[in-house]
Amino acid sequence: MAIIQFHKYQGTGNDFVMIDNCDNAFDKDDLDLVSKLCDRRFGIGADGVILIEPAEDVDFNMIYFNPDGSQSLCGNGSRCAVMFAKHLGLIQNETTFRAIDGIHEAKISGDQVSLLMHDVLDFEQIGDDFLIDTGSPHYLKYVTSTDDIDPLEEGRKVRYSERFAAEGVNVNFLEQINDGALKIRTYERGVEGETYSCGTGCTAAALSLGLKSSVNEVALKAIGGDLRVSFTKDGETFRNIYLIGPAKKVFAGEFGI
Ligand SMILES: N[C@H](CCC[C@H](N)C(=O)O)C(=O)O
Repeated sequence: MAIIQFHKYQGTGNDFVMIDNCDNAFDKDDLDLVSKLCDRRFGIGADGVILIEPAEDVDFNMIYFNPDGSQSLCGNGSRCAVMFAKHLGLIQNETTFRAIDGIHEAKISGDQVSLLMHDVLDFEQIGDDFLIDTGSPHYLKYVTSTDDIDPLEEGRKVRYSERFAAEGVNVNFLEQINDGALKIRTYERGVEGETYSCGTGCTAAALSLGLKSSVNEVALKAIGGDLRVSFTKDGETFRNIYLIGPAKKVFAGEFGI
């Protein structure tokens, strides 16, 4: 039996199996293994698997897998990857690393990780809803109360609609609390269920509020905890977008395959 050494991290309840793959021992084509690691009954249990790999031109590369094996940018996962890279001794409190959408900078302060997201240059308005790609595609719908909706049922309607069935989309339900704060619940593509928070979703939600008002910093209240997003709005372009929140180690272990 082969043994996989892993760490479990979570960022506001969005949780990940983290693997130091610097020896390239993990078979990236074994998507059944990815699903098994994420399985909350027969595996470790997580919203995704993250591999940390060496890089020539940055501190490290991170590869994110959804439980279904698909890959995308994961905001909370990136923040956890930065904290894990520090644990591995690859970085101190500042880093430049590569994710699926390119190179990112990040900074650690205590248990908080501030992640610089890529500029967002376009968006789509669909009725009162928004479609914004922050490294992963997000559909955003403002509702009266996020407590009164069923993100699974309502999220599936959008995610499996004719327009999004093939590529998928993450679906976020937003309740405005005040000028600079939103409650958010997210149905995540690739998890095909609600997660306790979604970093790229919180980022998209904050930008949608920036389109509706003059705020440039938004507090996001997710089930799993609070995140902050700050940005500079230049016309309808967003730059200097930071996703800020906690990233914590839960435990380390071994998984036999
Ligand atoms: N499931 C998402 C990627 C992970 C997003 C979320 N966990 C985050 O923190 O950004 C997708 O396939 O687009």
